[in-house]
Amino acid sequence: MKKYAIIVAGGSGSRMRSNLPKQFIEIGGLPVLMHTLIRFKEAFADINLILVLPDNQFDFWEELCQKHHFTVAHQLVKGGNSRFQSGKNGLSVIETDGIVAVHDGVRPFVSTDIIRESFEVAQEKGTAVVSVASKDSVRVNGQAIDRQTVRLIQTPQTFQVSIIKKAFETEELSTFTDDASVVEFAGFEINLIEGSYENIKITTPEDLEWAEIILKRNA
Ligand SMILES: Nc1ccn([C@@H]2O[C@H](COP(=O)(O)OP(=O)(O)OP(=O)(O)O)[C@@H](O)[C@H]2O)c(=O)n1
Ligand SMILES: C[C@](O)(CO)[C@H](O)COP(=O)(O)O
Repeated sequence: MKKYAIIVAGGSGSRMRSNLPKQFIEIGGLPVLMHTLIRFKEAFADINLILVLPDNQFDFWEELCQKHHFTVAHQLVKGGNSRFQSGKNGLSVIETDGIVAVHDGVRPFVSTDIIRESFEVAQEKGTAVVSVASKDSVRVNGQAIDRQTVRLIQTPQTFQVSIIKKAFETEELSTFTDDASVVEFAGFEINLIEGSYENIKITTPEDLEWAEIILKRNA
């Protein structure tokens, strides 16, 4: 089975309000994105890594790789104007069947166990999407709902290549907030697997402080 991971890092990171794109900010002395790529390489030595970045960041990324002696092999692909377009660009370079995980470049603390489980479940059932329970009470349009019915969705979101490629033939909809929503729209069942509260998405400035704490805890 061929294994791929599309690491999407083509966004603008507006909520981080940082001049340096958030995927390049160093935590524990290494850019966020390198931590993420390393996790996937540790999960599977033979994985094919596809890194989606805005093309005007390619040169800077190469400089960072040299500076940090970063030698994890990966293919660079140009980002799009939305997460959907970035994912689609990443998929376009995959030419064989197999299993592909799509993962936010800014979720550097995904565990190798979760990555491996997502590949196993996707191989068996076609799809595997990482999620956690809500620790908070939840209201929808002001109405309290049973939080046992709520799952907070993370990445990786892992699929048989043929399934996700078929799903991405659709036009983009504003309801597509992740790859699972695209695949579900195409009629495929989404299998949720257990994620981790450590698998944070670095989105706003305080997430960088959490990131340093998580790194120290895991050291
Ligand atoms: N056009 C886009 C938009 C988002 N992403 C990626 O999707 C992941 C999750 O998105 P998010 O954290 O929201 O990143 P941004 O869209 O960059 O952030 P913001 O919404 O704050 O601008 C990130 O790794 C981001 O780089 C992408 O590859 N291409
Ligand atoms: C894909 C995702 O991380 C799952 O929780 C999330 O939907 C990304 O959303 P964002 O608005 O692009 O951060």
